[in-house]
Amino acid sequence: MSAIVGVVMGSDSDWPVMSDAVEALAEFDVEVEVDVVSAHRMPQEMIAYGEQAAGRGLRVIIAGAGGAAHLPGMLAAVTPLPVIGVPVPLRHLDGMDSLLSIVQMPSGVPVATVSVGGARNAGLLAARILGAGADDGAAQLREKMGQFQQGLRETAQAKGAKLRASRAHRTGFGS
Ligand SMILES: Nc1c(C(=O)O)ncn1[C@@H]1O[C@H](COP(=O)(O)O)[C@@H](O)[C@H]1O
Repeated sequence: MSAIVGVVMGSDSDWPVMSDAVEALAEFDVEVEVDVVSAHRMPQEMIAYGEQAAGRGLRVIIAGAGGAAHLPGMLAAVTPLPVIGVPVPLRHLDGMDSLLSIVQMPSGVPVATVSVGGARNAGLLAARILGAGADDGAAQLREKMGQFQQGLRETAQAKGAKLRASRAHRTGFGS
């Protein structure tokens, strides 16, 4: 099967963050492709990637970058596909710079921005976008997402039960 999600990043130094998106999509058996595409350093290739993405069969693009992170917005400018932007934190400014670069898009060119370093949520959001379709594959993804959400619920319930139990065992002053 060919890739339906493109996970791209401004540099291979973003991979430790961006690999979380790939892992999340693997949990949903979604085929991805991974590459380095930089708006600043390889603008012609970046434009070609965005322009050709839909025609090559991609349905969602996840783009991560740090610092002056123009990659997600520039890809959104040249593709009709949904683009999810991941602000990658660098050594200075804690990712606030990339967050603001990605999220503050002008009207007409949307980028769905996740939290700083939130590549896992980017992968999960891509799975939800694919799962919103009307075909059988989308229905299967929705089913899997429901199971995933049930797992989250059970984990949260177990945390509550553990906390309540630890409180119940306390005795004496301050309990
Ligand atoms: N923000 C961008 C873009 C872009 O937006 O086109 N291209 C590279 N970068 C970012 O530069 C940082 C440092 O890159 P290097 O580690 O290669 O020096 C990375 O976080 C990358 O995403």
